[in-house]
Amino acid sequence: MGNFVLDALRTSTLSIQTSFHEIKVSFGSIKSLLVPWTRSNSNNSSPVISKTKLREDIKEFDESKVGVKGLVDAGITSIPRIFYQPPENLIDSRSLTRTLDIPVIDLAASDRAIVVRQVQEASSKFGFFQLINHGIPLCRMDDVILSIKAFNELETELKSQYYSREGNEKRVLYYGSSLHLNELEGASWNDTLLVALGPEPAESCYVPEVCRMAVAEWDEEMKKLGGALLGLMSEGLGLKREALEEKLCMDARIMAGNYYPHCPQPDLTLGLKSHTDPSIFTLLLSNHVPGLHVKVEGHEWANLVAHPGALVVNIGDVLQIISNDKYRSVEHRVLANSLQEPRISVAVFFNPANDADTYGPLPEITSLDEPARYRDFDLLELRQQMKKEVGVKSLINNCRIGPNLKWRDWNPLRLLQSYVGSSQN
Ligand SMILES: O=C(O)CCC(=O)C(=O)O
Ligand SMILES: [Fe+2]
Repeated sequence: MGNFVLDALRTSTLSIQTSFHEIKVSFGSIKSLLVPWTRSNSNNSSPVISKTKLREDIKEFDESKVGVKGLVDAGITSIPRIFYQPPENLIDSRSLTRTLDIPVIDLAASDRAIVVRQVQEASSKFGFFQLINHGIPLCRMDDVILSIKAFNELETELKSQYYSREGNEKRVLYYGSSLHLNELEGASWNDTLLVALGPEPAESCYVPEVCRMAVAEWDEEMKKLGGALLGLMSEGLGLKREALEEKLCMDARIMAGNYYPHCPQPDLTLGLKSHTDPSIFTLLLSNHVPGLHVKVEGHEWANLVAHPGALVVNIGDVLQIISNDKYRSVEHRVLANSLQEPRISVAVFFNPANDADTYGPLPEITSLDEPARYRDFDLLELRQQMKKEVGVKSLINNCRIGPNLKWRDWNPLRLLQSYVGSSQN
């Protein structure tokens, strides 16, 4: 075993026993991991560290299965270099004081036409909005947050039995540290538990017992609310209520339980790197610890603070494509948590599930005047995209019709459908 985890942990001896292996950690100097690199001097120099060493450190951290929570528990006061973000990813202090007011949509409002219009406006202008009076009892929300907290705060040896960045043999579950861990340009300061909720839900024995019940109950709520929301989004595009549901079949839901423990050097890293969700849309619940940062109007970052009890909705890349840019997926990230209390969030990603189908701008909303801006993609391509590291608008950029699109990517059927659609209007 190399020295990275050994180096990162400083003061006493930690012995972590798992059913897989034993990690004995005794402590050496962390000096070699630390470089004088703060926000104030981050513009001119980044630490010099070889890619090979970074790879070794990433591997060693991964194999230790302790997650960032394990590093914090061991009392580190400096973050290991694998978490250093390149200067362009670091937080500009002005953005810390900027707050974004996203639309608040009351789902109990009696006039459906007004709610449809609000959803349509919010989805096209902001890509983010929050739902109140959504019908989910507060105790359910508390339960799922507390259960994700309880899982992450299990004894390391118990929790690390679930550690798998590949998913288990049924590929239904992932628990690991930082989705970006394999990237060389800076891992994120969080641990994540991913659970497949559909179409074939994770076999319950694979879901940690401490959160099994709460996750199953949360999924029941998500199915109802997600279906209702998709109906509103459908009508917002001028389609019948069921149109998006019929096309997309939202059975392929995935839940991410994100845990952002205290970070001793929040200026140097991020809780979650900037990305757009490659989903249809995402329903996000979080505890009261702030951290969600959203890119406003494509350039400035601002804090998104949700109302207590509200659920945040964000449009994903799939819906931006399907709606031919009428709805927008917006870049977001999470700041590294400077507070002692952990930030906890539960994101449910609604993904398309019709295996045999292809997806692209809906013919009903394209025409000769508004031709399809994207080529079609299928679920294989979407899954490959999701398996890659999380990126900003990756699917959107891959599918956008532009100078780089090769002729074989054009779908003549779609062009024909656009034409027929427009001549019928
Ligand atoms: O933790 C959050 O607030 C955001 C999480 C997120 O963006 C994600 O899981 O895709
Ligand atoms: Fe996200």
